[in-house]
Amino acid sequence: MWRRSVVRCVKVAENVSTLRMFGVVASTSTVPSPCIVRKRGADILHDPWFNKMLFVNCDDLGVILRDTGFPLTERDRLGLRGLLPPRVISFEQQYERFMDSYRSLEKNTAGQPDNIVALAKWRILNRLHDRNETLYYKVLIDNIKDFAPIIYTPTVGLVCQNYSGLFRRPRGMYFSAKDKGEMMSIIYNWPAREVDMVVLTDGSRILGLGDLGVQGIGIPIGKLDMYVAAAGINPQRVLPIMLDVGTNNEKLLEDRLYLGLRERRLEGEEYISIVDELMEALHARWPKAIIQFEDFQFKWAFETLERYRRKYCMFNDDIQGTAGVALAGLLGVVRAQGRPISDFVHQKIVVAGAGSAGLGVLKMAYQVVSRMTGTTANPQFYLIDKDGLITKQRSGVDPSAAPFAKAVAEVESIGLREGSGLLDVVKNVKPHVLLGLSGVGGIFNEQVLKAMRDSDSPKPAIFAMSNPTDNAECTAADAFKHAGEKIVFGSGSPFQNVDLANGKIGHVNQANNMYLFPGIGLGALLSGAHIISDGMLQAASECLASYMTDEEIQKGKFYPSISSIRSITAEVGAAVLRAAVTEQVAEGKGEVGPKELANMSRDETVEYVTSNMWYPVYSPLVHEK
Ligand SMILES: NC(=O)C1=CN([C@@H]2O[C@H](COP(=O)(O)OP(=O)(O)OC[C@H]3O[C@@H](n4cnc5c(N)ncnc54)[C@H](O)[C@@H]3O)[C@@H](O)[C@H]2O)C=CC1
Ligand SMILES: CC(=O)C(=O)O
Ligand SMILES: [Mg+2]
Repeated sequence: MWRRSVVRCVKVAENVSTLRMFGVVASTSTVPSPCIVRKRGADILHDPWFNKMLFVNCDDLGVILRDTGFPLTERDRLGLRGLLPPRVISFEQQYERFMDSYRSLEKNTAGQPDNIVALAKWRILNRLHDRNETLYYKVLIDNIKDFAPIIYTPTVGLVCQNYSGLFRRPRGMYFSAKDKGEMMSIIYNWPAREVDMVVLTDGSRILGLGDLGVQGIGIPIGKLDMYVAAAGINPQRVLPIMLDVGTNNEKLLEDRLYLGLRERRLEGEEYISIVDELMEALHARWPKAIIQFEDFQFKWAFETLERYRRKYCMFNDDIQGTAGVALAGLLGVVRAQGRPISDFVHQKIVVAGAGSAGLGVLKMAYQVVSRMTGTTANPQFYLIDKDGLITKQRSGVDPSAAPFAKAVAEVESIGLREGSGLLDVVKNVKPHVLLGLSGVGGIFNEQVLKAMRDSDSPKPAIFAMSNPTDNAECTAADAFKHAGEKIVFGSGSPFQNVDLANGKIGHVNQANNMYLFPGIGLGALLSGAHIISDGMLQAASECLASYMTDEEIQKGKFYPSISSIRSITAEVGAAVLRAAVTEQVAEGKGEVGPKELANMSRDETVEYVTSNMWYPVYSPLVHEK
């Protein structure tokens, strides 16, 4: 029965693995499942989902590679005979040929400015992405440590900034203020019947780069690439969306080449009614899809989260994903100090940045302290924004920041006041943790870092989490140089480990929400949850926090290497799924209902999640009308 309902290869693979788990399919076949296509002939060659040609036209290298991976029998089946040169090479050979060309590019561009090299690397990968998705994802997954900095932060920021110039072909869907009233029909223009994951942005706060309008589409694309690489979401079932409601970026408004609406952003009711309409359209066509809000400016981030989180299966990555990753790091810091986790309640934490990300972190940290103490907590959290330390004396504090505004008497008792600057706060508080989510590069300057030497912690923690690299609050090298070798360090974008010149290495953690959002999305998807609850998010964070061994923690390693992102994502996905079951929001997916999910042990859940991850192989293509 299930075979006849198959639409695409994913579905086959998914059903096989699911049914196998429950004993419906007996044997484990090594033959890739067939992939049903509704196209024939040249149309297949032009479709990156099914194309098996390697075509690398690399201007930066001056070479053109062309190879075809369509076997002869398949050429017969699909009407490809005569449309291709005769030689057939394997997927593995194509992979090697691409990697050779990539390595040549690296060699040929050595010594050129970093931005030029980064964009050249992005272009060669992007061309492969546009032509042959299977090979692209094989290359990405197998080299995620090297390629994440290109398809994700920091290079994705550069790509967004230069998007109008780099634009060759659209990817994802674009909705604009002009589409009001028509989104319900426009959504049906998307060619895939099934969508599992949507990442949506309005481009208003792209990394720490501000309002980039329509150019922000690079972020949902990069995030979804991470979904495929880390969570094994099938690339045919992901959908990046740009909601273009204008831009307030003066440079873009004046730029004749800008591809978005050259008008100011919609505000108030006009804005929210457009987001409402898009959410309704998405839910109508794909009621089970998970929707991730990404890089929305502060004034809409919390509001949209509150508006939709009980109605749709959605989350805000900057608020909730970041919070979970940061919290896992903060708990790691306590372990690194050799203290029990319960000591978290005594940690002094200074957060620079009172926006979506900073407040998300404090909110989650506050919940943990409250749970640990069993009371309404008054933790030692100090919040700083562009106007300095936030106290109850501040007028016009945003409601989401208000719970973290310090009592004036409390800060005066340690020589601080409303609006005290970062340096004074660090000097007087002597925090265990200094955490930056301000988007402002370099604010953890030499003086601030030197002040961290007087921290009350034996292992002061510095997290410069803003992206991309130039917006990090400090570099890794400066942190170890000025704050000393005892520190533990994390950054949002990758830095090299630091050679401390005494045989020791200063370890750099990449404190980035990429360690959680793929698992949150995958766990929610497989659970069939109708919402993403606090319990599911908390489970994700706890899973990440407990992933590292004590030995690793002692070495200052709080997050796994990105090379093992698939295994951590499987664990996180399973933790999220189990929490959804416990909280009775799981409705199951496909043949696996909530009862079956509830009967799985922890290990079986991890196995179930892992077996549902897509991995790129050339499936035999079978034509069906
Ligand atoms: N590593 C990660 O996983 C993540 C990193 N981020 C990064 O965090 C940064 C901020 O993101 P959002 O909170 O969404 O932005 P936001 O715009 O909502 O908030 C920025 C906050 O920083 C404050 N600020 C500005 N200048 C400051 C200064 N000199 N000192 C202290 N605070 C200052 C602002 O007043 C505001 O409260 C971005 O660079 C983003 O890339 C965001 C999400 C995840
Ligand atoms: C990592 C991320 O989501 C950000 O910088 O906005
Ligand atoms: Mg973000």
